[in-house]
This record gives sequence, C-alpha cells and structure tokens, in this order.
Amino acid sequence: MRVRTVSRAGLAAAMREVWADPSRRPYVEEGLAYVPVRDGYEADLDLPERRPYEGRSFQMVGDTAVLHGPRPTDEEVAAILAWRSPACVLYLGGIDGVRRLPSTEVLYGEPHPVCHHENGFRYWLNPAEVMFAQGNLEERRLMGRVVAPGERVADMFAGIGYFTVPMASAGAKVHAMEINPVSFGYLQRNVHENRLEERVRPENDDCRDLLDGVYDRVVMGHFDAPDFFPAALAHAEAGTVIHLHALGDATAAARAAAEGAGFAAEVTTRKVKKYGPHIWHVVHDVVLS
Ligand SMILES: C[S@@+](CC[C@H](N)C(=O)[O-])C[C@H]1O[C@@H](n2cnc3c(N)ncnc32)[C@H](O)[C@@H]1O
Repeated sequence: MRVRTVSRAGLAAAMREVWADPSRRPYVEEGLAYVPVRDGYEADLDLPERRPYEGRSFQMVGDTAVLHGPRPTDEEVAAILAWRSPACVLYLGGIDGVRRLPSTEVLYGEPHPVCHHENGFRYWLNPAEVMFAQGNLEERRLMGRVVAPGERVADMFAGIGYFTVPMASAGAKVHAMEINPVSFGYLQRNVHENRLEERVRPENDDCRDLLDGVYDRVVMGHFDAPDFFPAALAHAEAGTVIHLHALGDATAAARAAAEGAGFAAEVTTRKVKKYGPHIWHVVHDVVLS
C-alpha cells in the first residue's frame, strides 16, 4: 500500500487532503499514521499489504475496544491495537448485580467517556463504568419503530437511554427511570445531546417508586423484569403493551400475573441473544385487554 507518513494528531486533516485515498483505511502505529495515497500522487513509503484481521472478536464503543469472554492474551491485544488503533482496550469479565455494573480490567490506555453512534443517535458513556449491550441492537431499533407519536411510555430500566432515545425521537413521551446515578448522568446527557428534553422525563430512583399514572407502553429491559411485572401492571390499562425482557420463558408467569391484576394477556415472544448454554435472553410482548 502506497502511503504518506503523518503524525497521529495530523491524521484527520491528512485524510481531507486531495492526495489521500478515502477508500482505504489508514494505519496507525506509535504516534505515526500511514495515510493511503491515490494513484498519481507521490508517496513516502510502499508498505506491504495488511492481511485481514483474523484475531478474536471485540466491540468498538466509541474509540474504545471492549472484549468479553476469556481473558485476552497480550498477543490478542497487540493484534487489536495494530488493526483498529483504539484509544483504550477494556476487558469486561462480567456484568455484576442488579445495576448491571461491568467488572472491568484496563488492558491499554485510560478509560474515558466516549460518544457511541448508533442508528443516527449519539450515546455518551464510559464503557468501564456502565454496560453497553451490543446484542440488543435490533431490539433498540425495533422500539423506535413500534412506538406511535404521543404515546405515554415508561422505560423502567433506562440505563443510558438506549430505548428512551429512539422512542422519544419517534415522538413518544417517555418517563425514563434509572436507579444508578452514574448511568442516570449519561441518560440525562444523552437526552440533551439528542435534543429530546421536551419528550423525556428522566428520574433517578427505583422504578417501583417512580411509576406514575397510566402508560400506553412499558419497556422492562432488565433480566429481573418478571419480578417487577406486577408493579408495571398497576400502571397499565386495556391496550397497554409491555415489553418484558427475561432470561428464559416467562410467559406463564406473565399471564398469571396479568390475570391476577384483572387483565387478559396476549403474549408473543422473540429471542434477543443466547445468554448461556440453553438460556436465551427473550422479550415477551404482552398486550393487555
Ligand atoms: C440492562 S441495564 C440497561 C438496559 C438498557 N435498556 C439496555 O438496553 O441496555 C438495566 C438498567 O436498569 C437499572 N436498574 C436496575 N434496577 C432498577 C430499578 N429498580 N429501578 C430503576 N432502574 C433499575 C440498572 O442500573 C441498569 O442501568
């Protein structure tokens, strides 16, 4: 690959130059950036073609590479640094407790707040402090599509706003509840960054104490959601739709709880992602009548 060498700090400006080839990826190493050059322009170097990345999978959240699964080796981290030049590499050993806090090991760089772009929205978060579930991407898109303008929505486990933002952007009035003050700070910031202040009411406490009035739709994006289902039912009416997340099938319990609260429930189920051997993260769409 024919390249010109610039400082890493000068990479963005160099990529805007007429000689830079935007169809190819620049290569960054130790403070230097190697910028691919278009045919007909002079190059400093002719680098050997890079082989495609064949290392272990990772997720880019903003400029931070996040790894799950077994602890990565030094060689695996080096391969990621050479391939994507992330500012930081984090190993997420697991997600702990009811607040879904990541247990994190820093493998490179300094953890910091990043801006992650998804479906046209901007999400600020520090991946070392709060979780970002990549597997829920389709579910986040779906919530933005199913909601109607003006709907009263409760997002009982709002996190940093992955469901709240697309739903409010589609015109819903969202009551977004989050118990963890760190996540709540990002939720507020993301509502502001996406210019949705007029449609979102963020509150920082236990959702069971915050539910208020009657909702057309309730999003329950937490694996313990079935335990909170009776609280949601107390703020529902005929026609309310509840998106109940669960690990494994909670249909029978949801139906029984709905009937106990005086509703009939039509339940449809979709799989979100595999969580463990024979265990699926599912969402039950519960329509009350
Ligand atoms: C699975 S995470 C974020 C979910 C987010 N909707 C997503 O798609 O990734 C669940 C969130 O629920 C919050 N949470 C847990 N218990 C809560 C409660 N009782 N009331 C409000 N928020 C709660 C946690 O702090 C966490 O941020």
